[in-house]
Amino acid sequence: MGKGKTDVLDIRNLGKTYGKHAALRDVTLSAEGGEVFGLLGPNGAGKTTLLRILATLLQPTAGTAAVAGHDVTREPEAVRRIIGVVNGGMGLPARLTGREVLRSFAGFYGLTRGQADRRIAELDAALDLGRTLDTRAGEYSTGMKQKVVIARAVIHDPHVLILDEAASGLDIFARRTLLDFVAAARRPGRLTLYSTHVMSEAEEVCDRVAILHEGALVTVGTIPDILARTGERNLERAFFALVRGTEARRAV
Ligand SMILES: Nc1ncnc2c1ncn2[C@@H]1O[C@H](COP(=O)(O)OP(=O)(O)OP(=O)(O)O)[C@@H](O)[C@H]1O
Repeated sequence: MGKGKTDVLDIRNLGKTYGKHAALRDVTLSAEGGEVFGLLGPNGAGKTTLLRILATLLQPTAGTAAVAGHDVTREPEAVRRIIGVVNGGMGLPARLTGREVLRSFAGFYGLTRGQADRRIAELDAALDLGRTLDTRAGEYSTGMKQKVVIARAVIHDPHVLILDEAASGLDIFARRTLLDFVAAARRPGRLTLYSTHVMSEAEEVCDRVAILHEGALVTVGTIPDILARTGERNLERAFFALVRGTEARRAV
């Protein structure tokens, strides 16, 4: 990071324990804008715990995390204004249309009606919202719900978009829309955090990835770096090589 520049994401020695169980151990990483940053790991690796801390939904038990210079514990309101979160919850008010949902969220973030409608038009083009806009959410398919949930998360053009296993449960069309949207959303000053346990998704969309295993950071790097370091031909094989390495070191 250059002098005078604030990382969009700055995580230092972050830890979270539930009772005696350490869900996150001493995680340090940073990211500047302009990238899609993947969080990879099997179920239970700590991805959701990390993302919930960044979303100010959970307090860390050690270390610090800051989003665009705002500490998640000390300035949660400031953080909430500049993040967008998609975390598997697809609850939408059944009686409202997509347009009504998006207008109400836009209002919540202080956009005027004109600004909201311009943003909805942009998101319609990016996410192919189409019919969802004038259909009540109670009549949506899963794919339609997911589009509106994503549009709602980015209505205020957040600095950091947090996608926690956002593709899980989607059919191939909805998944394709999501991955294309994530790739197209890459812009200076904007960061997308993309958590998944599906390595092929990360290979397609992420510029850098962090691999988590049992709450600890195993490695961070671009995918070509990680493949070169492990000598493996794909990320899934590299993941197993790295995780086996940490387990072998723990055994000695
Ligand atoms: N509220 C809680 N109380 C106790 N343990 C928890 C709680 N939430 C998570 N854990 C534990 O912390 C660890 C990390 O969970 P986390 O949900 O962050 O993992 P994950 O990588 O997101 O996996 P998944 O894809 O299954 O959500 C797991 O061992 C989990 O059982």
